[in-house]
Amino acid sequence: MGIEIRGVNKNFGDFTALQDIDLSIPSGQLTALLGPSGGGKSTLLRIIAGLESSDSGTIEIEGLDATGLPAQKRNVGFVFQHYAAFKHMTVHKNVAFGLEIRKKPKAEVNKRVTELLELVHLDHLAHRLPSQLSGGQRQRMALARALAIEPSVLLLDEPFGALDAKVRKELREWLRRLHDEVHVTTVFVTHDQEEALEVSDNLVVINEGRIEQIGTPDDLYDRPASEFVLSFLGPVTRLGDKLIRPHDIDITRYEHAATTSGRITRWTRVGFEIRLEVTPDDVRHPDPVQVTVTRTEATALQLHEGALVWLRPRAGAEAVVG
Ligand SMILES: Nc1ncnc2c1ncn2[C@@H]1O[C@H](COP(=O)(O)OP(=O)(O)OP(=O)(O)O)[C@@H](O)[C@H]1O
Repeated sequence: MGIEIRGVNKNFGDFTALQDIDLSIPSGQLTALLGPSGGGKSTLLRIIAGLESSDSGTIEIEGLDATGLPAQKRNVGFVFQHYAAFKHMTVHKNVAFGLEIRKKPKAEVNKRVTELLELVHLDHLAHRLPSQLSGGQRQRMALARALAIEPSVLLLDEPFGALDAKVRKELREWLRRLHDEVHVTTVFVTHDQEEALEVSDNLVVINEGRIEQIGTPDDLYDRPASEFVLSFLGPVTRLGDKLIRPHDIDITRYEHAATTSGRITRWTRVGFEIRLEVTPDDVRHPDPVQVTVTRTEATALQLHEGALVWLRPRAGAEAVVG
């Protein structure tokens, strides 16, 4: 069950937006479609929703063959980055809309809307107009509206993309908690790796119209299948002939076995982290190596610009592509 996508291809003219997509999205979980801009994430989401048709392939939603069905018959809830609310209707009315056009009894509509507004923590703002809400509150209203019709799947296309960093972070924590309560099969498009790693049960990395890798956040972060996935999911640097994450490098002031030596040529402090650039002595690998340490480590090791240091992969550093 969940969403079964088989053999989906999509071209716009002679441009291939999606190529041979086969994907099973598990029921009741939160799955992120992650990848760089233009990779095809939104196109795939729109094909699942029925807002775009594929050139070939099939889509099954919770056991229902949805391939030829129009969007309104697929029982999907959809939230976009810029949510189009009815400006002249209150928050309560906006959330009630989908139920009212389905001619549900008034008492049932009111009960459901009250429950949904409590769920998204907007019950105290039910009588406001959308223009009297903050951006984050508006997106929460959009989610309540999408959930009102009890969709079998919830599709979110960069729902927090237009909000500032602090509100985005709050909303993604809130979405995770909401999903833990509601358990509706949810597909979430984002190009932000931190958002995807923090929020989702499963990740699907999409690049240039193809699936690069599918797995849990831990699978992908620790065992990336390709250099692309490794570098897309977090910072990466070259140590000798290996690619490795900057915080997975062990740095010392004393020589030890199998190490690269060099001098600290740059020092940048970002919050609790110190980001170092070490220029290797090895002329075959002259590019600076990025190393991240905590402030405590930097103090304990008496690191400073110009210091001679030795580098090696930390024991157990898994995200290494040779
Ligand atoms: N209606 C269209 N006509 C022509 N090309 C399109 C159309 N819709 C999308 N594309 C192209 O298909 C590619 C994939 O677009 P899509 O929006 O799916 O990417 P995305 O991964 O969601 O990126 P973003 O994060 O920027 O939205 C892009 O190169 C885009 O220009």
